[in-house]
Amino acid sequence: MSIAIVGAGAIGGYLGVRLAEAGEDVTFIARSNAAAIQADGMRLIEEDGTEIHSKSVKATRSMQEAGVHEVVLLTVKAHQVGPIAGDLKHLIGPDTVVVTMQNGIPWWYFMGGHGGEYAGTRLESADPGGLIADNLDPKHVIGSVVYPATVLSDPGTVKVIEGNRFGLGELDGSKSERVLALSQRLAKAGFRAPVTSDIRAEIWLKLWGNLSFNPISALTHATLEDICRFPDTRAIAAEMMREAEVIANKLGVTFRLGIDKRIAGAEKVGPHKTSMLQDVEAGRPIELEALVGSVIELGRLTGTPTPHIDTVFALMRLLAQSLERAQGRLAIQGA
Ligand SMILES: NC(=O)C1=CN([C@@H]2O[C@H](COP(=O)(O)OP(=O)(O)OC[C@H]3O[C@@H](n4cnc5c(N)ncnc54)[C@H](OP(=O)(O)O)[C@@H]3O)[C@@H](O)[C@H]2O)C=CC1
Ligand SMILES: CC(C)(CO)C(=O)C(=O)O
Repeated sequence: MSIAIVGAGAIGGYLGVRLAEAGEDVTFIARSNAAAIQADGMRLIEEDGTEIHSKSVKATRSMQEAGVHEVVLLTVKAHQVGPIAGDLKHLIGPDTVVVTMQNGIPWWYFMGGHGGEYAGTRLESADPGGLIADNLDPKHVIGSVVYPATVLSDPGTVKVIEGNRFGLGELDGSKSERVLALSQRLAKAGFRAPVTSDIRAEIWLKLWGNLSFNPISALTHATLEDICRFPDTRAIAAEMMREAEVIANKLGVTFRLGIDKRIAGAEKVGPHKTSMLQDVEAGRPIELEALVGSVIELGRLTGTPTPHIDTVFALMRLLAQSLERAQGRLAIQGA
């Protein structure tokens, strides 16, 4: 199967190395990592320390050069999708499947057979200016939820902290041939890739954690386990989750776990810095709009107050602005 991975970072690298070693034809669309991968492939350090060095992966900076693929795994950060949306057409043929692998509320949330009063609604926080929806037809899209924690430790090297589950689901909930085939390919590469008939519910469950732990960690520089064990931050996270649950319920989504179990799950990940804290520490732009702003936008849409989420969002916007000033660039959309 020909697989293009757009974004050779922490998640893209994890997927790419394992898929290539399982016999798939993998090409990375890379940027800062391109030279390292072209020179010496990609390395993966597994949870148990085992190193896999894949020399068969290819890398290019140009989607045009890469051409049409059977599967496109979109593994850039949420705010990095819009700027590349216009170029994605080079990778996509009539039967190409595009898997969106970003944390947060996806740009297609109300598309692809959502139905109801919000059908077709575009979320400005997830797709500013509509760039993505204008360039990528949701009929190509399979949704996914990324559960593992990984880091890009050096150019061309990814380290797995924990986990191997990538939930998959068609936007209309069907168990199509294409989603089942993709799940099998991922399973052959050693991932758990269950197919769900309600990908939006799965996204909310993951988002509960990212919405709360990611900004709290970015503000406090605390790890997941510390946030969960310190009673005051645990309480703030729980309040944020409660507000999000009301919104999700109004959109017809129910959670298969309670808040306490969700927090316990995050605590088990241990002394891990969330990706948002890692971005703050590295001075990179943060995924604030997709992870937090989108929930506030859905709160406004459904008439749901979100006082705790609003407060944390305001603090994060100020933090992002300070980072931006320090580096002389715009760190978040709309800041
Ligand atoms: N890492 C994790 O543990 C988890 C991540 N996620 C989610 O997965 C998604 C991906 O995250 P992650 O892998 O950590 O992010 P990374 O920043 O590690 O990887 C993103 C990669 O995309 C590349 N990229 C960005 N724009 C372009 C472009 N225009 N052309 C080519 N390459 C580009 C970046 O390159 P460059 O270096 O040049 O910027 C970078 O290598 C996010 O939505 C994140 O929230 C979800 C669960 C856990
Ligand atoms: C912490 C983790 C791995 C799970 O909540 C995550 O999704 C992130 O760091 O963004």
